[in-house]
Amino acid sequence: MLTAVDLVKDYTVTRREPGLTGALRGLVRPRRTTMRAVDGVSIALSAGEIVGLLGPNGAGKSTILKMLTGVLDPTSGTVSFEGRSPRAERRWFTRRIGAVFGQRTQLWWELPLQDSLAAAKALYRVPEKQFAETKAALVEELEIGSLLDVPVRQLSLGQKMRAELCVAMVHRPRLLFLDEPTLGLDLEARAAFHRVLRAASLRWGTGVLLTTHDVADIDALCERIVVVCGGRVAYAGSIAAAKASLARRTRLICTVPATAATPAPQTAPPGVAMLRDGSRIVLTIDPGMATREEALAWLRADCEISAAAPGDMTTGDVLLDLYGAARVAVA
Ligand SMILES: Nc1ncnc2c1ncn2[C@@H]1O[C@H](COP(=O)(O)OP(=O)(O)OP(=O)(O)O)[C@@H](O)[C@H]1O
Repeated sequence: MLTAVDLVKDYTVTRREPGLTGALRGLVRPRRTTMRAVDGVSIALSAGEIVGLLGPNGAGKSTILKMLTGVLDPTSGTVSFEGRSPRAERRWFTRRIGAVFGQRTQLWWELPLQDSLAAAKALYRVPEKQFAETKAALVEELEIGSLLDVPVRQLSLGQKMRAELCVAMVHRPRLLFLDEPTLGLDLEARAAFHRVLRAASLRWGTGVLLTTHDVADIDALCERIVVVCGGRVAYAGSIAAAKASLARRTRLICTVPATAATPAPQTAPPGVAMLRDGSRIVLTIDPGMATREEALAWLRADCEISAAAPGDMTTGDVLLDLYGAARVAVA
């Protein structure tokens, strides 16, 4: 349905010479350089598929989403939807997609939410009956019935996000692009949002591409993930396949005082990888190269450990592993 091939995006950035102060700073012109944010990314999305576009901060996810939606022109590469070019047929494409991007809003700030929904109906030319049915279902599922007459500027962050989702979906888009859509949602709203997305993919065949840093979203929604790092695809496939590929490794979850220094990863014994998340250090051990005892002894030499236990691979662990491996490859 949606295919992007070899997308590249270069940004022009201006940088001042470091160390210049006072009058000198005003005299020396900043240098213009090019930085490659996205470097040859190809992605395909089928009808009804929910795909997670994942990666660490600055990996290039938002830039990719912007190119797919036509907000940004790629430096090179092509995007096609149902065999047509979204750029060349912008109006046709726009009517078929929905998008929620953190920094952009489709909501009319001063007006009640009701009016933003009416505007979306007119913009997307949604037939009256279909609009009434879809709106009723979304409003009920997202629990925003009591907010319809409230001016958007008076809504809380989570309420606004629910409203954004409702407006982005009221025309039953063929494609939905979501950039961190669950930011600020409470647990109930998040569960409702997951239900709404799954229903859209099943009933309308909506293909969904979403970026998120939330593991709960990935576990609940994503049949497939595309991990980007340094602007390149580091992994594309299912979480289950990624877990299986790491299954031969074992994990030790160690608890350390939050204030303890982290040992330098480069000094770990061969076959041992370390990732730290606050007071939790996860050691991933390749049994062909090292034992748990060796890994633990290495960590103990530098760090006070209050507990160590074998750990199952969670989706978060798999992602940390993929990000870590991709960072090494990019460096
Ligand atoms: N308008 C811009 N001009 C220059 N550089 C930019 C611009 N937008 C993004 N970048 C740079 O491009 C790279 C990718 O940014 P992008 O926002 O796509 O990452 P991301 O994966 O969405 O990150 P995050 O998870 O933090 O939202 C970063 O290094 C960022 O600094």
